[in-house]
Amino acid sequence: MYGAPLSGQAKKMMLLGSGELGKEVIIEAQRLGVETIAVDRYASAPAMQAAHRSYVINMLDGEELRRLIEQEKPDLIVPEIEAIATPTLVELEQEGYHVVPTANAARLTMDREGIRRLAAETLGLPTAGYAFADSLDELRAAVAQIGTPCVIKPIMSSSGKGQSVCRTPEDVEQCWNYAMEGGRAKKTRVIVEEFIRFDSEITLLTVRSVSGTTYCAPIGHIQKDGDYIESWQPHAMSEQQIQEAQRIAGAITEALGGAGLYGVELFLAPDKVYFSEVSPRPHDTGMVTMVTQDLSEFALHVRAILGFPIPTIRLLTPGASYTLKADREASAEEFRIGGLEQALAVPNSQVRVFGKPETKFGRRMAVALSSADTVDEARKQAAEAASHLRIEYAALKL
Ligand SMILES: Nc1ncnc2c1ncn2[C@@H]1O[C@H](COP(=O)(O)OP(=O)(O)OP(=O)(O)O)[C@@H](O)[C@H]1O
Ligand SMILES: NCC(=O)N[C@@H]1O[C@H](COP(=O)([O-])[O-])[C@@H](O)[C@H]1O
Ligand SMILES: [Mg+2]
Repeated sequence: MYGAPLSGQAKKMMLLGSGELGKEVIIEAQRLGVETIAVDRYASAPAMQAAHRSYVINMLDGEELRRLIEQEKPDLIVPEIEAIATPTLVELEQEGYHVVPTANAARLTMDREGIRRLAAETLGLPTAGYAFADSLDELRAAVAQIGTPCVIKPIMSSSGKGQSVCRTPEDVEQCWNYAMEGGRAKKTRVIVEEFIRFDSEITLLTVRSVSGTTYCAPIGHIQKDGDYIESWQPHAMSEQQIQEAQRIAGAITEALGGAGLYGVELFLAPDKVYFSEVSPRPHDTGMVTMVTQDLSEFALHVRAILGFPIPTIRLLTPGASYTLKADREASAEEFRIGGLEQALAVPNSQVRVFGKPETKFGRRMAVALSSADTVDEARKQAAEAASHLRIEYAALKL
């Protein structure tokens, strides 16, 4: 039971990170009458444009984060990105705040080391071989240990930032420099992972709620340079693969605990399913659920974290998503997004324009979503709709 937003009796949700995924979380929370507060490191972030109010702070600064939380006293603190002062969230949880799904889940998934060690060493889940390095010399040793090709990633980064494939020992220095430029926080540590030659990769959206643990239909996706380009649902899998994927997702989400939606990333090799990583929050590849399921991943997250039941999740139709990315940097006055007329003329298609105030090379700005009778058809339509979208730049800044 709770009162109207902006009243003394409101249920208050504070989102830490305000990108395109958070924007949909805010919209779903508002549909249930929740008061919403969006926070990020820059102004006019997508979710801020939909929230009741917003704040720009450095979320990696524990003191600044604590000050804002103590000022607002939200009922729910909802991390939307990894780069947050998670030790402060752990303290605040001990003081009685509700961190979604748990402060420990946010802490462990904040860097690749925490979650990888939990999955591989504590839970014994199948993962790529891995090693860590804090300097170029240590990286050379780690690459020698894991072998080439291998994948090198900053321990704190997302959407493929700073990630590269190291094909020969001669590539190591370049990979190191790339990782140092791409990491989100000022940390130099990297993970080296064995390169897995998978047939396909999926996200298994897993919901923990008062109704128990439920799995959505698997979402297949294609990534380029460590970032997602295209996703579809359902992804065709054998019964055995589904069982194993659910076993892995069940184990990792159980260990992280709490209520909410998790995106469990898995690689499907001919004879093995590998755990890759997990987001304790809606997943970018899961945007497709806005057209495929009766409850999107965002609606599911909000329901679960508010403690409401989720008796069923229905896949209504096959569907696909295809992203639009910027290819250069431009300020808000220097770009416009066009082609919506043509994109929306593609049957059974929708577009989400995130409303990000600036472009950067590789930044995701919008997504096309399509449904159809088959996944193949939906993928074609989403790709076609996205191909009509374009970013027009006023001044060339290459
Ligand atoms: N060990 C690996 N072997 C083969 N491919 C890999 C490996 N690790 C990552 N990749 C590829 O790179 C993609 C991105 O990797 P990962 O999910 O670790 O990065 P990320 O920056 O956390 O991405 P996001 O935040 O978008 O999930 C994977 O989805 C996969 O396509
Ligand atoms: N793979 C994680 C992911 O997709 N996260 C989403 O991207 C935003 C950051 O985008 P930006 O870097 O363009 O600001 C995040 O806030 C989140 O919504
Ligand atoms: Mg990933």
